[in-house]
Order: sequence, then C-alpha cells, then structure tokens
Amino acid sequence: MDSENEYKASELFVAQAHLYNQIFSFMRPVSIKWAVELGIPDIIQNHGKPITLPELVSALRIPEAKAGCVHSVMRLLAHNKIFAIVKIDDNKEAYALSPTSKLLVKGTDHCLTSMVKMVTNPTGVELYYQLTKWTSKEDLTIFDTTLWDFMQQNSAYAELFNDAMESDSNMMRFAMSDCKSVFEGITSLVDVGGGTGNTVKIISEAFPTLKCIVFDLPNVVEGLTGNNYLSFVGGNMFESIPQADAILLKWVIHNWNDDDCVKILKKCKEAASRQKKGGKVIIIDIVINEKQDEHEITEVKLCFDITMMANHNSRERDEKTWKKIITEAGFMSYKIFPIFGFRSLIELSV
Ligand SMILES: C[S@@+](CC[C@H](N)C(=O)[O-])C[C@H]1O[C@@H](n2cnc3c(N)ncnc32)[C@H](O)[C@@H]1O
Ligand SMILES: O=c1cc(-c2ccc(O)cc2)oc2c(O)c(O)ccc12
Repeated sequence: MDSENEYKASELFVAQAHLYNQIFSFMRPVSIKWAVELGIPDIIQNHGKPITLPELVSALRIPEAKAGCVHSVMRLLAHNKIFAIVKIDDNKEAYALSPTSKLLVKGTDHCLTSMVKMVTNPTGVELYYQLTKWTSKEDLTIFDTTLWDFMQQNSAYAELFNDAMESDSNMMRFAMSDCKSVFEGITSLVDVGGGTGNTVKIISEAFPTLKCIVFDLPNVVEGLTGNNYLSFVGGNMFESIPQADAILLKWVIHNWNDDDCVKILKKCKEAASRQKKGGKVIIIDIVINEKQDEHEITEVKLCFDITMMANHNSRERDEKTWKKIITEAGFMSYKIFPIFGFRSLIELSV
C-alpha cells in the first residue's frame, strides 16, 4: 500500500490523533460556555475552598443522573487548565480555580465572561461555519455588511459586542504600571473608537486630572454621560477627530485595510499636531511575530487575524506592515512595547 511506503503506522496514528484533536477542538469553547452559563467559576469562588464533584452537583441543582456529565466536562476543562484538580482530605480530588477560570468569576475587575458569551454566541459561530461559502462570494464580511452597520440593526448583538469590548478593556488595568511613562505629561487624550469608555476610565484611575474624550460612532456613545474629566463625542474618525495631546486607538486599526488605516492615522496625526508641544498617537493592537512568540501567543494572534478577515475584511499585521502604514501616514518614528500579553502598545511621535 502507498501509505505504508510513505509513512510508518506510528506516524499515521500521531497524525490521526492530531487531526481529531483539531476537529474536536470545538469542544473547548463549548465546555467553557457550559461552565460560564452554569456559573461554575462563581460556585467554586463562593465555596471558598476546592469543591468535590458531589458538592458541585449539589450546588448546580441539576438531576443526580447528570453527575457523570459534570465529571466529564470538568475533566476536559481541567485537562485544558481551565480549572485545576487538587487533592484534599483522604486523598480525594476536588476542583479549584486556575489562573484562567479566575478570569471567569463575576464581579471582579478582570472578569472576561462577556468575551466568552460574545465569541461563543451562535449568531457569530454559525456565520464562521459558512466560511467556505463566504470565500466564494463577493461579500467582504461574513455579516454581509460592515459589522458596525450590522450592529446598528441588531441592538442585542451590539450589546453583546460592546460588553465584550468593555470586559477586554478591564485588562488594561494590569498594564498601566508598565506604560505609565507613555501617558505621563499628557494633559488631554482622545480615545478614538473608544466604545463605551472603559479604557479611558481605567487610564483616568491612574491619571485623574487627564481630560479625556471618548470618540465613537454616534449610535455607540448616544446616552452615555461623563463628568468634568470625561466626555463622549459622536462622530466619524474618517472625517474629523477632536484635538488632544494624545490620540489613543485601542483595538481599532486592525479593523481596517491598509488604505483606511493610513487615512485614520493621518486624521489622528492632524488632531495631535495642533497642540503647542508635539503630541503622540498611541495604538494598542496585535503585532504578529511568529519567529519570536510562543506557540499559544501566535495561535491567538492568528485566530484574531481570521476574525478580522471575516468580520471586517481586514487583518492583523506584522511589524513590517505596521511600519509601512505608519510611514505612509507621515510619522517619522515608532516604538513597540509588547506589554499587553498578546497585544502591544505602539507609540507614534507626531
Ligand atoms: C473593536 S471596537 C474597539 C472598542 C474599544 N476601543 C475597545 O478596545 O474596547 C472598534 C470601535 O471602533 C468604532 N468605530 C467604527 N467605525 C468608526 C468610525 N468611523 N469613527 C469612529 N469610531 C468608529 C466602533 O464603533 C467600535 O466601538
Ligand atoms: O475580540 C473580538 C472578538 C470578535 C468575535 C469573535 C467571534 C465571533 O463569533 C464574533 C466576534 O470580534 C472582534 C472584533 O470584530 C473586533 O473588531 C475586535 C475584537 C473582537
């Protein structure tokens, strides 16, 4: 047989396990969604100590007959380090929170359950299962129209998306000490595409006298109220951006193709140039670096690249492509600080 000549049986079986692992990997989000919907991270947190399977089943108020189901899903989740399994008295096993499931406990300042709910939402997932059909069609995004127009028509999805972005911004809090120098000396800041304003709120905690504007599409900022140091302005970043010492673009540039990025960056440069002293533009986004990054970091970046392709007809960029759009927009220099986990802060001087 051909296959015998080409491969050893052991290699074929390794390849088969790898393939099955890949196609069954949808069980990972499915099981995380299950744990979040059942509130398991909160149950473990409130239990105050590791929880045994019978204790968990009892807390879940589900039929006894489903104990085996809870065991199976928890075993996969623990295998993938979403929960930890620890030994308690009598050498019994119990479930504990891992660093990852600590991010799924509600009411903390680092809760990412809204992100889980958005990414596992059937509306988006079903569209991703149509990727083959979409590739053969002319539509530029899986939403047919732009995601922003889609959300204008679908307020429930918009709420899901904005909540997810808000929860993602919470993670900024843990990088502020590493990027304080970037914000020091600035008296005013505009967060372009700043959504519901969570990023700015976190920056304000560290710099309470900084005058901040959250600038986003009118339907996004409608009804949002600020205070003496924070205001919400509706508009279109392709037309005009309010002036400030610094312009922030978090999770915005990756939504656009290179030509649009150059247009946005030029508008930002204009808005930061009108100040007496030279202003700056601060970008928080992904920089793909397959050669240097660990496998898991590259994987999350590449998954976001597909998300950008399908949601926005855009992409994640490597440093070479970043340099190209930054230079085309007229900036002389840039500095990349890889301080946000899989994202970086890119500082552009005007
Ligand atoms: C991926 S979200 C990022 C939100 C926020 N910066 C964050 O990190 O959570 C991109 C944002 O860009 C906004 N946006 C899209 N087109 C825009 C435009 N033409 N002018 C201003 N904002 C826009 C969207 O409404 C959305 O809030
Ligand atoms: O963080 C995200 C996640 C998504 C996303 C992933 C999967 C889905 O089924 C729907 C949405 O989309 C994003 C996005 O469009 C963006 O501009 C920034 C971040 C994310």
